[in-house]
Amino acid sequence: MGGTFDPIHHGHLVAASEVADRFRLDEVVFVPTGRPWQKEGRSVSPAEDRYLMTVIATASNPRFSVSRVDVDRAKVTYTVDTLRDLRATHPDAELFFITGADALASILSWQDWEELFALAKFVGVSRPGFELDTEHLTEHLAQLPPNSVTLVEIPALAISSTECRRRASEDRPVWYLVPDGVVQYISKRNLYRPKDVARSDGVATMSEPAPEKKNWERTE
Ligand SMILES: Nc1ncnc2c1ncn2[C@@H]1O[C@H](COP(=O)(O)OP(=O)(O)OP(=O)(O)O)[C@@H](O)[C@H]1O
Ligand SMILES: O=C(O)c1ccc[n+]([C@@H]2O[C@H](COP(=O)([O-])O)[C@@H](O)[C@H]2O)c1
Repeated sequence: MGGTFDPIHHGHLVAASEVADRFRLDEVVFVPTGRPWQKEGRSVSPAEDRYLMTVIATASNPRFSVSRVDVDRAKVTYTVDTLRDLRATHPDAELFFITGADALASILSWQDWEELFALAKFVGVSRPGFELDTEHLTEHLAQLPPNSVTLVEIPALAISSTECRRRASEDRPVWYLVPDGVVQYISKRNLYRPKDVARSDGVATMSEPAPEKKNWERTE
């Protein structure tokens, strides 16, 4: 499953778990993007933070693992490269690429998209606001090779990384939207906060104010 995972949340984890169950997968490999080119206009957290949050979120599931292939590649992240690298490390595996219906709806804009379907089967999961039976998605998928994509209805979790970042930036809770360890990592690394906002738990994040000048101090 590829994603920017900024941060990883329970919508991602439920999608992976449901698809693993439906297709009897031995393993789900989470692949955080290195440089997600379609998100380049906005600020994305360092790849290492997104990678570590993904490791924390998946650690308790023996069938989940995390790959560094995209994080370690210097150039922008294209799924065609992700799949070629995973094919090289898993030569005998049947590969499935798990993605949300929203991402699937723009797959024709992906780099070398015609080559993707020889490398993996694609699984598109439902997501609140991006249902599977829309005319737009049906028309879009009709342009892909037959049987290259399977659509899967999953329990609807209206969670997005955007909303998690917004909450964290406003000092509102992200508990239960993301795994506990990810809440703690966000707090520890002070992710998503405007630089000059103080935390309600009393930990200072403001830059120190300039020391007050006493009128007996001379500057020259
Ligand atoms: N709540 C969800 N339910 C199902 N699929 C999801 C959900 N959230 C994300 N996905 C899918 O997971 C993949 C990775 O998503 P991504 O890391 O971009 O998260 P996001 O929540 O969409 O992020 P952002 O809000 O920053 O755009 C995408 O294919 C996306 O469609
Ligand atoms: O290959 C591409 O050109 C491409 C363009 C946009 C998104 N993707 C992949 O789609 C997955 C979800 O991406 P995102 O940006 O929604 O987090 C992730 O694995 C990306 O690398 C891939």
